[in-house]
Amino acid sequence: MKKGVLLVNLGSPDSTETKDVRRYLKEFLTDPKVIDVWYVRNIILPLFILPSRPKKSAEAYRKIWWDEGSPLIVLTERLREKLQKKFDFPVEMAMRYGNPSIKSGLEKLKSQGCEDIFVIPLYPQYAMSTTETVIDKTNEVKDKYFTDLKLTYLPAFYNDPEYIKILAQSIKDHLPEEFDKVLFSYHGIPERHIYKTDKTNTCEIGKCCFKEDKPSHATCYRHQSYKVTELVRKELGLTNKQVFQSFQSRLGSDPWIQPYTDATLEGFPEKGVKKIAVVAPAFISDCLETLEELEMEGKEEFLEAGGEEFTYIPCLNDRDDLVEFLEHKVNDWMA
Ligand SMILES: C=CC1=C(C)c2cc3[nH]c(cc4nc(cc5[nH]c(cc1n2)c(C)c5CCC(=O)O)C(CCC(=O)O)=C4C)c(C)c3C=C
Ligand SMILES: [Fe+2]
Ligand SMILES: [Fe+2]
Repeated sequence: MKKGVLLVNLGSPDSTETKDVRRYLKEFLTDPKVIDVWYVRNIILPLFILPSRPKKSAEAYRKIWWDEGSPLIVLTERLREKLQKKFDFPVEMAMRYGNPSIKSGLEKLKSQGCEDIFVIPLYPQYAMSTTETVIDKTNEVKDKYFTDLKLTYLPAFYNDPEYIKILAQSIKDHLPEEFDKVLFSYHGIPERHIYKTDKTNTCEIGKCCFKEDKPSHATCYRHQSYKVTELVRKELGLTNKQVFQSFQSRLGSDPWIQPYTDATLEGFPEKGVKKIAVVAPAFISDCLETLEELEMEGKEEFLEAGGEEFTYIPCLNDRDDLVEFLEHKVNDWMA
């Protein structure tokens, strides 16, 4: 069977026009794996979120948009091009929401004769709203249009020693000489999602996430985030006091996993934390949530609260060592 690889990232609107942002947000937020509460998805979303949020989000997208398009999509394409050079079979990329769609990605692979596909969701930590929905959607598209394809998925790789080394090296490459703390800011999720995906029914947010070797951690995004911070901290030889982790991008009023990044940034200066470096390890590619929410808004919040230096550490994007890591994962799949 001819092989092929499909990289999958989250996705962006087609442009910064409010109508395109609305279409993208509608597709994204009507996914029951993202907004899982029926009345929020079917009542609050159409009545309150979709009429107003797209205009605000479009303004934010305009601040970070590149001539070539959405940074998230451009960076994923650059990663694809580099990974393609490692193999003589096709490597394509797709977005879970928006374009290029997962259907178009599978179509491209099939039209080049591929039957055995390795799907790489570009998320280091597992979440229902990321890894799981990519798997569901890709399976759904296969069952509907491409029943003869064989699909294999790369699971979350948060604790892979090679990935941890690459992330640590990337932080080292950008870390200023003087800093008080490195803030690891992860995209947040509602607490409910963690309980929902815990097949062991033993997860207690806030109590168990730091512990080692609990079966519930296979699906605990909060644990997997803390694990990344801890492993990278050790790799960099930093003390516990030199790192902090928080969760960003909360939507709605339900409790999301804490502490929140905005409150953390505002609170740092009064605690004497004036020089910080910020890294966002839930994202492989820089995007709205890193370039606008952290590098622009987060920086402003921190400086206004009395902070002095804010260094944003870019995502791994298309770093050569990340390309090699993915090359190794593809090789492992083929072995
Ligand atoms: C990296 C992992 C991500 C998780 C987990 C995640 C969960 C999640 N997100 C929302 C709502 C929104 N997210 C938005 C943008 C966005 N989210 C991620 C990644 C994760 N989301 C990325 C990479 C991006 C940026 C996309 C880009 O085009 O650059 C947005 C849209 C922007 C906005 O209006 O703020 C929303 C909305 C929920 C509800 C959720 C978990 C339930
Ligand atoms: Fe998000
Ligand atoms: Fe946990």
